[in-house]
Amino acid sequence: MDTQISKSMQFRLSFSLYLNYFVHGIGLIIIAQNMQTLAHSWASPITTVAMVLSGVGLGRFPAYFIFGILADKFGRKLCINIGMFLYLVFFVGMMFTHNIQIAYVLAMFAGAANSALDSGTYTTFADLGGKAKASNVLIKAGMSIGEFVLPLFVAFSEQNSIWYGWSFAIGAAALVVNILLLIPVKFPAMVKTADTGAGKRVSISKTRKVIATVALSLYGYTSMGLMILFTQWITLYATDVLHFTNTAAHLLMSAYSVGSITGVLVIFIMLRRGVPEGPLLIGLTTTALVALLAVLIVKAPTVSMIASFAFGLSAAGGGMQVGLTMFLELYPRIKGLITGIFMNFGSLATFSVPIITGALAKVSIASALRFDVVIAVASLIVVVAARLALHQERSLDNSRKQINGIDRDITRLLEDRFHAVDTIAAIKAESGKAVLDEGREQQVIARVGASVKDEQLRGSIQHIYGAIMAESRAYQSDKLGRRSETETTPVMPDSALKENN
Ligand SMILES: O=C(O)C(=O)C[C@]1(C(=O)O)C=C[C@@H](O)C=C1
Repeated sequence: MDTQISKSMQFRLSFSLYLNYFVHGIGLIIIAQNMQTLAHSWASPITTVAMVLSGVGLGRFPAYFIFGILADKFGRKLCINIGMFLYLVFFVGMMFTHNIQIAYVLAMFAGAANSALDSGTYTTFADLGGKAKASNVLIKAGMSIGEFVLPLFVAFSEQNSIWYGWSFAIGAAALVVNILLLIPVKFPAMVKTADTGAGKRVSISKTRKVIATVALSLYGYTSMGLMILFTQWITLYATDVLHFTNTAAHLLMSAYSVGSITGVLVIFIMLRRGVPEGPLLIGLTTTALVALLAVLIVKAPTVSMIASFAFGLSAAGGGMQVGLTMFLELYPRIKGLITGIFMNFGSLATFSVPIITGALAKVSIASALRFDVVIAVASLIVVVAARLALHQERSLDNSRKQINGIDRDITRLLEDRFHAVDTIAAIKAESGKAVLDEGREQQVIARVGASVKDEQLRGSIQHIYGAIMAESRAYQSDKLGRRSETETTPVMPDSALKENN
């Protein structure tokens, strides 16, 4: 893949992009991890501090639209720089502010930073032409490492009476380093080719498509809500309800993030082994629900640790990304818009969950965490609905329906191809050139061969191209009234076939 930047530059770029997500992992949980200290510093009750978290959702929401456009117009690097700068303001501001209104605005900055980083990063990886699954996994791993390290640091700080501001300073310092690292790094050229809808093809009825669309949009909310509610309340639940020591309480959060890193690997391997996405999401959501119930019902330290790990694995291992992939397969031609819609359902969760749970926490911390059971059940309902809507029985009829859809697309593309040949025919008529250009045909066959991913299919597809170009010649000759000039048998250069096999 020609990305116009060297391998070492690609490495430096990827490193910085993942480092940003390490910082983002810290940013995601830092307010919740310091909730009690911040309540003291801001002279506000914990339930009000929890509400500040809703600012993150509020900041994310409009920002996805703005940064999506900016990333395409002015480049990915600008968005990433803005994202890092906004996060820096958040971390530094939070270290020093004693005012809850300012804290709310800073939380909005963090939300906007999240959108800016996402808009610049996912697009950069797409431009690099790397394997989307691999880069998504590493982005998620970066976040999980941040979510793992921070609670350990906070627990250490609390034990040793170290100022809470230092935990924010870690994020700020990592950002300053990364801003400097990124200055000389070159980004790949933006790839703006139209999406031809590569990927699995889904051909289902309108009603099923509507159900799947609603279900997957809602999953954007439930998958995000399920995760963030747990990260926001588990530490307080552990100290207040389970009567854990502060250190043990922070360790639950670290168990969750180790679970989430493990989950990323597990999901990655499962998808590679061909486990279908629908049943995978149902399995993950059920596990998350069971783990949550274990934390809420059993109330024993070891069980809470194991359950937090299991919850991280199942709720935060990348199920959300799997849901998004299913959604994108349903609408392969409008991937940008679908990503925006899905992410914004996530933003709605980031905004509303802290408000709802903040209110519930006034009754009891346990009821705030219990609300996650409601979200888990809702999540289970939507993934089952999506699976039922998208599932197709293995049958002759269904496969043929799928082929009909593919044939429709191929026909449209073939028509476009023949129309493009019209101009060539006209130019050849003017210049008196022969219709047949063997060199060009060899080139086309070689290029097609190189772009076929499944090796077993390479020869067949190259043969089809031989036939297409033979027809293309016949078509041109008919147009030019030179039919006798043309052989309608394919040139089919075996040499090209050999070159590519
Ligand atoms: O590129 C050309 O010169 C064409 O006429 C188009 C085309 C094709 O269909 O791709 C058809 C006939 C030529 O032998 C080579 C290629």
